[in-house]
Amino acid sequence: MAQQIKAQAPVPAFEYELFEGDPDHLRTVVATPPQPTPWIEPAELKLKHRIGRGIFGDVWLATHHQIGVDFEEHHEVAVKILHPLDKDLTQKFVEKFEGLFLKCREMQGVCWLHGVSILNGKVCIAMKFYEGSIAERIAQVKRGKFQLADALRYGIDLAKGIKELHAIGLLILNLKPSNFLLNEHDRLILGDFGIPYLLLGIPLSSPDMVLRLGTPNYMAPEQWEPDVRGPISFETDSWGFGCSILEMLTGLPPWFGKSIEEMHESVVLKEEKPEIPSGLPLAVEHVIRGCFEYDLRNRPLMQDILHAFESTLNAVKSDGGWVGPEGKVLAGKSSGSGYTEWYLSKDHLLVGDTVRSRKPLNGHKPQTMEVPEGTVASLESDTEKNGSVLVNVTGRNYTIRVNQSKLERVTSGFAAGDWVKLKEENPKHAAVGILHSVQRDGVAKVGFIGLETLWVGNSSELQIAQAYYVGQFVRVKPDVSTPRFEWPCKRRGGWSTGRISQVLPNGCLVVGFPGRLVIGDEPRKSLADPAEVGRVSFDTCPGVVEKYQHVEDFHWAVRPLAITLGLFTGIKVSTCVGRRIGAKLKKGRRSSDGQDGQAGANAAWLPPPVANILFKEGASTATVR
Ligand SMILES: Nc1ncnc2c1ncn2[C@@H]1O[C@H](COP(=O)(O)OP(=O)(O)OP(=O)(O)O)[C@@H](O)[C@H]1O
Repeated sequence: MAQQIKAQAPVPAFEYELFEGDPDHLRTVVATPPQPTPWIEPAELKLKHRIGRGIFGDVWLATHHQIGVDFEEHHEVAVKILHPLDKDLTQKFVEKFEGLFLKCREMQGVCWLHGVSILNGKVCIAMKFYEGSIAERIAQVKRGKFQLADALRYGIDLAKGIKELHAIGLLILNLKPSNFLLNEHDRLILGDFGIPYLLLGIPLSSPDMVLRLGTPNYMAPEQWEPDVRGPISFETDSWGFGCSILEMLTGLPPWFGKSIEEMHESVVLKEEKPEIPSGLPLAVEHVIRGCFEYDLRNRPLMQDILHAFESTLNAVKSDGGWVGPEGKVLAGKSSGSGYTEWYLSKDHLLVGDTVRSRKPLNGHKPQTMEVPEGTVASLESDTEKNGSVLVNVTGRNYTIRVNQSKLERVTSGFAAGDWVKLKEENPKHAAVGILHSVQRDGVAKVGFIGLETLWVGNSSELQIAQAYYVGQFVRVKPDVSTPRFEWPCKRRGGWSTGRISQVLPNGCLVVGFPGRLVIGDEPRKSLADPAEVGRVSFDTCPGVVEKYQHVEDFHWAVRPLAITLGLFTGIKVSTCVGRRIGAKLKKGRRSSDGQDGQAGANAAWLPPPVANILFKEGASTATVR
């Protein structure tokens, strides 16, 4: 490729060179090609016609014309013209782009960038023009479905391209077949190098870019509101990858025919997953299923996907069918702990690591831990994947063999999954979050409400915070007058108590209210900032009334049941009392009729209907008996 030759080796001045490929695009033989700089003078770009329109702007066919002292170049390019940004922000975006330009040029699986310019105040990104895209190919093939071998082949190219961008810390966030271009060798090239990610933190005025974090059909749950349900991370692209492969295999995008609101409801609120076609090779099905885990920490990374696709491609028959894998059933979530093998494979133990028994994901620490604390003494040979390790248990004079998946690494007192807070609070995000990783050198990543991406810092800036688990009851703290998220009130005033049904990867709590009878469109669940709520438990309720009120929180039916029971008991008691009084009065009347005359005197002050009832009651009781 012409541009690659230019980037690789500096060409001596005045030495002419023939560029291979792209003969139509290069009209003039050049000498001393310029040093690659990202900035393109606006006059060097000549727009021809629009070739597409996307969420982030339009794509135009254009020519890039460069003239220097001793060289001249013409290239046919595709120019992505972004929707207008404020002037300062335009500059900010261009600077971000310039920082990435050379790194992207070294990538094999990412579209070749010509540079960036500003035309009529709009950011223009010029890139090599490619003849086709996967979206167009899907539209051309029979029934819109790729052969499995083709889907795997393109999937491998795609995973490699994504991996390259992830390696420099970029997320793509907009993976979809129209952004997968095809080069002259029928290889998939990523046409979007993370424009939504570059736009993060830039306030957007255009309503067209409100959904700036992706295209709804392909968006992961955390992508819809990353500062609330986030953070977005590398695994966010695994979801988009899974969606794109499904489209290659079925010919239809996920959630085809649904409105944006319906997709939001399916993906975010109901936690539904796109349908996976049956009959796929086990390893591929397994890894795609993993891409649709709701908690991003449970999803595979690109290298896991690549491994599954590459190993399967070898087994696929040339006619598009497939052979094997031989009967191995792959594990899903490990029993009851909530972790997938993808989560567990993100960290491997080394000899000398401090470890302790792993707690269930978002669950209570077990009462008794096999390894409260220990040191890894040695690794079994297959530790790479779910092997065992020998652990010297601290304070006890013995070594035990434990499966690696049952242990978590503790570094400077922290383990992934711990609840943490910053020693110095930052008003830009919630005070409490969840630790996603802590490296041996102390680099820590934390998900906080209010941040769209992971907080990255040193573990020395953190301290352990109170943990919250699924199943606990919580209520807004008395000193919080306006919680971050809407929270229902009791009918008699005061905050309702709810039960945690889910803990999101940034520590945001999803809380249900089993004690409230929800009628109609009222939301059934609320979100909560963990720093703003306190736990409510039967043991800590101070008095009998509070304890009873807490029982009411367990189910909305408790209250009507208690009222019914109370009424029933009341009626029963008053009936009993009535009978006794009736019997006494009757006795008294009898005596007044000739015996002692006391009851008749008592009955005289009762209003006539009551007296009648009492007497009737007494009479009937006497009859039944
Ligand atoms: N470098 C390129 N060479 C050839 N065609 C391109 C190039 N880049 C984009 N296109 C095509 O231009 C069209 C519009 O692309 P664009 O990326 O703007 O839209 P989109 O993918 O539908 O949405 P989004 O803005 O979300 O990426 C698509 O059909 C795409 O395949």
